[in-house]
Amino acid sequence: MTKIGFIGAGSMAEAMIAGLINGGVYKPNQVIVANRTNTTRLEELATKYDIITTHDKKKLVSEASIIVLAMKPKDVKSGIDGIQEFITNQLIVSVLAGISIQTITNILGKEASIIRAMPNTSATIAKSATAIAASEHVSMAQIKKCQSLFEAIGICKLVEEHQLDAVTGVSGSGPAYVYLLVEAMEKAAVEVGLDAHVARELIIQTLLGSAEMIESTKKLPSQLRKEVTSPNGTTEAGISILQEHGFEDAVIACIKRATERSIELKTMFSEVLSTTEN
Ligand SMILES: NC(=O)C1=CN([C@@H]2O[C@H](COP(=O)(O)OP(=O)(O)OC[C@H]3O[C@@H](n4cnc5c(N)ncnc54)[C@H](O)[C@@H]3O)[C@@H](O)[C@H]2O)C=CC1
Ligand SMILES: O=C(O)[C@@H]1CCC=N1
Repeated sequence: MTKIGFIGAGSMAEAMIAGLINGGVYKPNQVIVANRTNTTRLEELATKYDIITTHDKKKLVSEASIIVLAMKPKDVKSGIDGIQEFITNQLIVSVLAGISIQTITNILGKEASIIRAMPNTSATIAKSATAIAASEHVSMAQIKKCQSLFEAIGICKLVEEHQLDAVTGVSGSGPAYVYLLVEAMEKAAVEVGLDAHVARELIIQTLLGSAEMIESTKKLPSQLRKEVTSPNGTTEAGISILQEHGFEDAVIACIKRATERSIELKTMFSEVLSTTEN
């Protein structure tokens, strides 16, 4: 029976676990998750999904054929330490922002089948926008296996490793930008006189409808925007305020900064790790 193991039991691990179990991709007894010390969190996941939990990373690595690294980038060394000798032919899938395949290889101290992935938390409902990049030691069969894993919980694009920083800035962090927009829309909706629960339903449907319009009509977003915007109408009036406040510039700067941060993390941790090694 093949198992998938998660080292790190946080938000992203749970999003993937929820998507994989609710979608029937893995049975609960095929999912094993390890944390550093937080027993309460492991108990919470065990109760919610009926999965196997452990503090014993060696057990996890020995039993799983896919190992997902899901700790924070700063914890990558402690997360991997102690499992090196148990890595044989397992596929290692790292979801860590900014940590390169080379850095993971250096910590492992040997070549391994490593794929870097950048999913997002919508994996919870099988709607993750994921991109993956593989090391040269990964076979085509393993890439396909990893693609199938992420396609079971959303869409999955194969990219070059250096493009993962941009993916992180766009779709890895992306849900948070949308949630912030919704928070602001909800606040405004109440200020202009709507009940909060009515506002929420209208906003959700507006978001879903807009995303689906872009996907199914194949029209450009700029064209769809034009179709909403009557000359001298309400939309034009509203959008002029967004433009006055630099909305587009803010979004562009946001994505560039998040991308840059992913690059910074890479530099920071490759430096920290080489200092530790010296
Ligand atoms: N949260 C998100 O939306 C996304 C996160 N990611 C990446 O996923 C990774 C995890 O992020 P989150 O789940 O948000 O963080 P989190 O802080 O919620 O979870 C991290 C987990 O790792 C555990 N951990 C720390 N050191 C460990 C060790 N030595 N051994 C075992 N477990 C250890 C922590 O106890 C914690 O449960 C990060 O590297 C992040 O870049 C990637 C895509 C999206
Ligand atoms: O904020 C972060 O660093 C992680 C990576 C992408 C989403 N969350």
